[in-house]
Amino acid sequence: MATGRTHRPATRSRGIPEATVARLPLYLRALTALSERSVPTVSSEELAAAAGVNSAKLRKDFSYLGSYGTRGVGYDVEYLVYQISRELGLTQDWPVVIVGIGNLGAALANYGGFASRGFRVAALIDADPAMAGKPVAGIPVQHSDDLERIIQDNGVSIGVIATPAGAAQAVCDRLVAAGVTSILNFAPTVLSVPDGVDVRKVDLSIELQILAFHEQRKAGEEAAAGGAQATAARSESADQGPDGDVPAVMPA
Ligand SMILES: NC(=O)c1ccc[n+]([C@@H]2O[C@H](COP(=O)([O-])OP(=O)(O)OC[C@H]3O[C@@H](n4cnc5c(N)ncnc54)[C@H](O)[C@@H]3O)[C@@H](O)[C@H]2O)c1
Repeated sequence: MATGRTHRPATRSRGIPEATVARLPLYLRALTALSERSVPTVSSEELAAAAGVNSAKLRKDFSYLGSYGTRGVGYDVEYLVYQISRELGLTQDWPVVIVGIGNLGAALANYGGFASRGFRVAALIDADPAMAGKPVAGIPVQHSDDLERIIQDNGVSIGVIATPAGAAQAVCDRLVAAGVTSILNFAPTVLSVPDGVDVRKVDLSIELQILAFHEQRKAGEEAAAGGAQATAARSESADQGPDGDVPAVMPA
């Protein structure tokens, strides 16, 4: 779902291309589902289909991890889950803060998928004094005046911004100054960050706009195909005379 780019070179220091890193979570999600069903091994084709990736690309990606699978057997599911988790840094616990506990921030706080993937929501922060102390997903909301202390007390390096767009840059600056080096931004604005800080942007409306583009193109193609069929039918009926009963598409 993340649509932004990280401020990183195309290849990470350990030689894994950024495009491969971006696909690792897709493999991990598919592998986790297989693991939950106690499936012991999986072929590259099956896993590629489950992850929505081309199988040659998958094999290339796994070669960067030093994982080649066994011919005729495939990949060991549990081992691959471990390898990818380790590569993504998910074998350690990542405390995360969410800033802006409105509709979206509260939904994110309530999302169980973070904890199951190694991300612990350490604190919820909002600027509204009326929210201070109120629990959301069992965690009391803290006032943004205390943002720096909260980041430091919890050793937080990942911050999630779910404030209105107008507040996001100032929140981002404070998070970075307090020591946060990775930001997941849901606010519809481009954030400026210093070197060494990664920003990923999530924007569902951009995803919908891309789908709208494809829908429009499909509709255009259907209309063009319909027009071509109508033209073909017209020319066939002209060939057959006024009461021609031959179907427009002849069997081969
Ligand atoms: N990325 C997406 O796909 C997506 C989807 C929905 C909403 N959004 C965006 O997420 C943001 C939040 O949306 P929402 O519907 O939850 O809004 P909301 O108005 O319900 O919540 C915003 C919260 O941010 C708090 N806030 C404002 N300024 C702050 C500051 N300086 N520090 C800390 N907290 C602050 C407010 O008190 C409020 O509780 C908006 O920018 C919205 O456009 C993005």
